[in-house]
Amino acid sequence: MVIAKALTIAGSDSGGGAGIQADLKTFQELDAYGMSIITAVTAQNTLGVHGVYPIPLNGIVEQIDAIGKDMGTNALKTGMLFSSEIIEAVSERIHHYQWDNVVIDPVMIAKGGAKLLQDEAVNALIDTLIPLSTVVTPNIPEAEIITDRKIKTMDDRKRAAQDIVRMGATSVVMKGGHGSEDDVVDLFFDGETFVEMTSPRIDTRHTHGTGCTFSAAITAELAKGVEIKQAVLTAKDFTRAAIETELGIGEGHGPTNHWAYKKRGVKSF
Ligand SMILES: Nc1ncnc2c1ncn2[C@@H]1O[C@H](COP(=O)(O)OP(=O)(O)O)[C@@H](O)[C@H]1O
Ligand SMILES: Cc1ncc(COP(=O)(O)O)c(N)n1
Repeated sequence: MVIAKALTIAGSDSGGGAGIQADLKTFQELDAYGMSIITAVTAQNTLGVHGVYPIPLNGIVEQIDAIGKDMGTNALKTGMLFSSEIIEAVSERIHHYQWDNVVIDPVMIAKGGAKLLQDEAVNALIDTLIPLSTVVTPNIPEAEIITDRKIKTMDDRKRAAQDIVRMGATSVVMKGGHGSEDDVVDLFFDGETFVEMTSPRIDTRHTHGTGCTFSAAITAELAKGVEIKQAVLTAKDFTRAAIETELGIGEGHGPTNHWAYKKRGVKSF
């Protein structure tokens, strides 16, 4: 049996809905072998982020080397990287191991408002990490910060996606979860063609970790050898299924249901 290996380089969410925990659950559900490099530990639940504790830089590099020198990976994603030092070290190691199928989820601010990336780290993201990427998956506020543009219309989104490809990304998916239109449109751009991936907006406040889950699903599919556009379509389907059925955990913005994609048809637990 050929095992598809998938690696996440991200922050830990003690509540299990986002970050490393969402990534590993997604890898497992999509039949990829999950590995993790923890960049920061957050004390977090459905009510918010209560503390952020970055891992010392040498601890992060040692984790990457542990994978690089022995196990390798077929695809990787980055999530919460917190500082420019961490971004630069992670970029250097990805380059060193010549890893491809690199998914960059430019996590900046948690849904509750806590900062998961320091302001001055955006330049490091643009200069060192985006040029290594197979796909970058910003939500609209993140795309606004990366491109220094206001994004209101679909044309604005397209121009921002073009900017990100010009920064060195092979492709971009600009996620449309933030908004109030009846449909959610995730805009995919591979440097040549735009594809608007549209689905009905689900009326729920339980979207904690949707971006992490989405980028992890792309990573799992790439690890299995699926081409990028199809990987993004499957990831959208996986995330939609996860949002559709509530788990009812916690008092705030609850986690999504990572079992739902495989168990589709079962409407409640
Ligand atoms: N209310 C919703 N209904 C349907 N799909 C959603 C909803 N919110 C987010 N999504 C989907 O979840 C994925 C993550 O999007 P988004 O929430 O914008 O990312 P982030 O968590 O990074 O802010 C996208 O595929 C988006 O279409
Ligand atoms: C450790 C960690 N990483 C990422 C997110 C973003 O989560 P969301 O997908 O809800 O924006 C988070 N809340 N915590």
